[in-house]
Amino acid sequence: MKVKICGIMSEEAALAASEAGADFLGFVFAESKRKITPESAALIIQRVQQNVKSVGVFVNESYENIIRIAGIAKLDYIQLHGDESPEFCKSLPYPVIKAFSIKEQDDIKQLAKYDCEYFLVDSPGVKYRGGSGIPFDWSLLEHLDIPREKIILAGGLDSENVKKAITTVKPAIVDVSSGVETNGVKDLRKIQEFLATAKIEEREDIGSLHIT
Ligand SMILES: O=C(O)c1ccccc1N[C@@H]1O[C@H](COP(=O)(O)O)[C@@H](O)[C@H]1O
Repeated sequence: MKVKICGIMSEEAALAASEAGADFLGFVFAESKRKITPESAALIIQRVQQNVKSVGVFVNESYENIIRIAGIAKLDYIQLHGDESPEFCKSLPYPVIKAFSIKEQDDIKQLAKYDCEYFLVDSPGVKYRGGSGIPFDWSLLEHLDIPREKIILAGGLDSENVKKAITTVKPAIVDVSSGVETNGVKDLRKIQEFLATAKIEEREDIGSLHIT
């Protein structure tokens, strides 16, 4: 199981996540309490191992700003968490993670209109477009007709519910922000705990445990 730790704002949290096995680190460049400048993100990204991919989170940002910020921070992936069109997603010269808010069955119909690297399914935002810390009803994804290798599950995950989330949804990647924070700040112990739990996956076929 691959893991994305989102809303990174410090080198300490980035290093703790990468040392504990995170595959992706997310940096929010949209309206959020976790907003970071491209310059600060660049300093953090150059300190983490190169095999950890950096993801920039944007909400309805202009093409020019995305390209400018991605260049400064040296982003590997662009996560679009707003109302971006399929054409806009295709136009970016980066692998795109398109986020979708899932509140009812019909919302999953949107995904088929997009051609992107990953589809991120999340709860509807509360104050901001994401990062609410609230899970959505995973059963709404039951009839989702997208290969599971392309699905990122987000929204209110933590070390208590991530195992159930993985078993129920079978995503390629799990994504967490609020669930590894204490009082709004990334908590290194929670990051380690989340990664340890998400990366132990029960193999139903042989009934044993293995690390992915
Ligand atoms: O994290 C934010 O503040 C944020 C703001 C605007 C758009 C997206 C944002 N975060 C994304 O939301 C998911 C879910 O977060 P949580 O685990 O429920 O707190 C997070 O992984 C980010 O990709």
